[in-house]
Amino acid sequence: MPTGEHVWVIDDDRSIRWVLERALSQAGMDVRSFEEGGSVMAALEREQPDALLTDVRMPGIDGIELLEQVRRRFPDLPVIIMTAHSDLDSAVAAYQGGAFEYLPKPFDVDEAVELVRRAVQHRRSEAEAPVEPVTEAPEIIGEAPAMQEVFRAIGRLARSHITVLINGETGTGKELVAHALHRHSPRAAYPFIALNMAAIPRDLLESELFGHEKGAFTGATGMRRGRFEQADGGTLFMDEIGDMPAELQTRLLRVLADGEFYRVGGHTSVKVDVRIIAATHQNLEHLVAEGRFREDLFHRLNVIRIHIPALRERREDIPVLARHFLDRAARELDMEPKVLRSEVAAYLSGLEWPGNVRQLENACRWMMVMASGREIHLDDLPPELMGGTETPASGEDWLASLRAWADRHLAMGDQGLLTQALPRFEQTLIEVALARTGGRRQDAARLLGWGRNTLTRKIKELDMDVGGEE
Ligand SMILES: Nc1ncnc2c1ncn2[C@@H]1O[C@H](COP(=O)(O)OP(=O)(O)OP(=O)(O)O)[C@@H](O)[C@H]1O
Repeated sequence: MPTGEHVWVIDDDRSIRWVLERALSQAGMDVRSFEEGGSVMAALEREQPDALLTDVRMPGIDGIELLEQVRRRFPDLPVIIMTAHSDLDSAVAAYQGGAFEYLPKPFDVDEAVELVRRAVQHRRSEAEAPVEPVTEAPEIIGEAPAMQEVFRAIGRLARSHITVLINGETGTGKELVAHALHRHSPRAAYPFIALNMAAIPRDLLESELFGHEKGAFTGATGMRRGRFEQADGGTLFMDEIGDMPAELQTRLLRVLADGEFYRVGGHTSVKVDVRIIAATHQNLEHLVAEGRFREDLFHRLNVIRIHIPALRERREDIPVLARHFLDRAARELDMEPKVLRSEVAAYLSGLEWPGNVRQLENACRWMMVMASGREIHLDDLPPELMGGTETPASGEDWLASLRAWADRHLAMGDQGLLTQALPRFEQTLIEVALARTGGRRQDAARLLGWGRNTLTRKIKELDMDVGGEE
């Protein structure tokens, strides 16, 4: 019984057309085939199917070109691209906008039918569903060209089920990007489950991922579903994949190949449909070369790679991000918004940010709470940022002493450490700067990175007894 779903298949390979025609018709769909892309656009002007399934490599107009034309003329028509993994990178790179689904070759016919069905359903539910407000999702901020690349990749990969590997230092926003990929995928209505391989003790990781049966080990008092099952239909984000123990890598590889697994201590296999997005701050190629990461697993995960640049490689984003985090902190804390003075924005833009965006986010929260005025001055910065562009190594000694000092006072039951520490911190720097300039405040202010008035105000506030000119 036809279900009214019209699907067009475009492939120059007769046997593929035949296989697909048969499988899709058997699934109740109405199929029309084309040998080449050239006649498809003209045919589309007369009628539109519910989905297009096209090969990439074809004589004349190829699949990506066809995709581009269809997107421009019929933006809502789902297009499924069939290609081998090895060709996908270049195909995706050649494609500059919108989104498509992807069917890896060689494919299983049931998988093909299922994908077509989902594409059609997705289109129908989109047409019926009210437009969702876009504001609820956490925003990804980025004006730097390197971030625009990342956004383009998210756009290109939207609607696809493809495995993605995200590379980037800690705190660069890997999870945020993974979430965006999920939200823009056909899986958006299903769960997004995140799991950090480095944060879970090795011996618990297996049951965390795959669950366990009752009695599988001491303490397993009931059956528990693992993250794979929780993510069924949706996306599993595996952070710090480079830290996955070798035996689990082997297991993961099998699960990815078979789409099924056994819970720890279980005898019945569990079938899941999960999209994997993996992330790491490490260089997986190096880990492979050193024999610490399975090469076959690496290739399985490394289908599409997104690199998120470190914050210091996109300094133009620092003031924009800081503004965003300050506004957010103000809303969360129900406080009046605060703004960075321009010299503070410039100073922040020059720092190294080893903790990347997360470090900046924390610094903004700190400044929101600690700055007394509406404007944030240089002396409102958290102490760990006061070291300027110093490398951590040269700043380590005094930070270690500071840490020991804080620890000692906390052990003695002291509270409000910052009210004790901040004035002493500032006083020390002021004294050193004044000593170096022979008491000249104008010069000392410059050395400290303050305006002269700020220095004078500070000297008064701290009730410092300094000689030299006013
Ligand atoms: N471009 C961005 N715009 C807005 N917020 C961001 C951006 N990048 C990161 N963040 C915020 O910074 C914090 C860290 O981001 P996230 O957890 O995604 O980083 P990560 O790379 O996954 O870190 P880790 O590797 O340490 O797990 C989060 O609170 C996130 O919302």
